[in-house]
Amino acid sequence: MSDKLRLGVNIDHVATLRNARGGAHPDPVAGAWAAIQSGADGITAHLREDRRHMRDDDMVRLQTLCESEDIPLNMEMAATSEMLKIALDLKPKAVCIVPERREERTTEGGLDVVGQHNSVAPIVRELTENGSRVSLFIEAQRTQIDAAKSCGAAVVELHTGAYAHAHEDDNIELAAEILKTLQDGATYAHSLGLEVHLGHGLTFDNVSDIAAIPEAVELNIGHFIIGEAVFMGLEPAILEMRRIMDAARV
Ligand SMILES: CC(=O)[C@@H](O)[C@H](O)COP(=O)(O)O
Ligand SMILES: NCC(=O)COP(=O)(O)O
Repeated sequence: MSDKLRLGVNIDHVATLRNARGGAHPDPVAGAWAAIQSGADGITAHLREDRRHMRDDDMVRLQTLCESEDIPLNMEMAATSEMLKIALDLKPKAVCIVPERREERTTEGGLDVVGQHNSVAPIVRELTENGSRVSLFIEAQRTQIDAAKSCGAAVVELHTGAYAHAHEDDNIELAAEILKTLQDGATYAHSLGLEVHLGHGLTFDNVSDIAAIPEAVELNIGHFIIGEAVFMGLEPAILEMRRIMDAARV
């Protein structure tokens, strides 16, 4: 089991709150700073094509902050030429390529690397040559994991959304079934030399079994932490997530 399981805090939804009024508060970069002071091992931010939350100038300020704090910025982006140019200019430590549909409320599934291999592989190559560590956000399926490897990605982030939904619906049997798929996917990806991350929909209640996956190196968690921060504060929310993750690894 890898020693320390990294927590990447996704600060997208600080920007959602800011954009609700069209002003500058709360500033997602200030949120990232607070998350870093609270022990976040990395900051994740999704620059969506529709800029519903994070905006271009946020990403520039975020990269400056992360560089000054020596904390990796993990930029999530769709596999488009627009986002590729932004990421090449920004030079974040990490980039995670995710699927995106304008009409979706949130990320609904993993990137179809098998079907989009010819468009994804050149983007992976350019970003890697530019110095970013590239991750592909995929379902825990061997075909997608193989395709990610063949694209030259260093990391796969396994989509935990279906697991989270099953948990939310108290469908314990289905949650256990999906967890097994995630566990098997993590083991397979690791056997191919891929670094294994997991994320989407993780909460205090459902994170333990994901954190206990031995090959997991990083969890990216955002919406729940920011939501909890409304009630208990950002630092306590991050510290509690950290505590649960660490307790699952003993
Ligand atoms: C890729 C992923 O699972 C999350 O980063 C998610 O995309 C956060 O952004 P949204 O909440 O806008 O989907
Ligand atoms: N890639 C997952 C992520 O960054 C955060 O997802 P969520 O916790 O906001 O669902």
